[in-house]
Amino acid sequence: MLPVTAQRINPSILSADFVNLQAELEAIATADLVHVDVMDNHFVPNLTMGPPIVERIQAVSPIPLDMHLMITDADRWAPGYAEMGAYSVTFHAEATGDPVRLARRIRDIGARAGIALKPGTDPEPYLELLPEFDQVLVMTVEPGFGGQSFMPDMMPKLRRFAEARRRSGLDVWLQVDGGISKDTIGIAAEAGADTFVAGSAVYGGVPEERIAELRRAAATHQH
Ligand SMILES: O=C(CO)C(O)[C@H](O)COP(=O)(O)O
Repeated sequence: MLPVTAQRINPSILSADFVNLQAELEAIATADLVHVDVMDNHFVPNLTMGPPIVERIQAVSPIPLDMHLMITDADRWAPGYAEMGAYSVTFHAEATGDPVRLARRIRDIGARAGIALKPGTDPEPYLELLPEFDQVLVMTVEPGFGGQSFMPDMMPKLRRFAEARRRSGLDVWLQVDGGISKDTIGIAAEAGADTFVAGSAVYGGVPEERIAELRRAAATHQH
């Protein structure tokens, strides 16, 4: 069971030392979820991991898995991560012809269903679909690599989802990913984000201290 917090910090293991993954997972035990980036070198120009490695992460991680699938064939692969026991499975809007159908499959298996939008994707078609999702991921960099700069021009998109959530009365998590640090997290929190993915900001120092620092910075800018 996740601790009930208004805001969540989800470290991205893309910035971890993959040779020492178990220790790197234990180092972020004070975070809410571990963000796991699956990339296929088609949807994004980078390649990370697939089911066999994620299965091992699921087995040893002290905190639940927040899967982010940056893959073209989301319909084929997403349900498998839910079956593995991931807490949430987020696929890209640009990677499926039927996001509602896929979200329902993920939910039926028992995971939270998330939809992610690249920076160039129009939020409009998804605003009315909020009841179909447990979380929305607004990318604040072009997906593919850690260590990029936060895009403040994504805040209007985030605000639109925050407004749609307010209207709906639903507890849909609004997640941001890319360039989140103690200096940028407040901007995203003010725009309505409640779930923050951070790779380099967490693993670039002592993870436990960095997580606490991000929590403090987010809390002072709560929506
Ligand atoms: O999805 C991602 C990139 O596509 C990431 O989760 C990325 O690891 C974030 O890293 P950083 O916090 O260093 O920007």
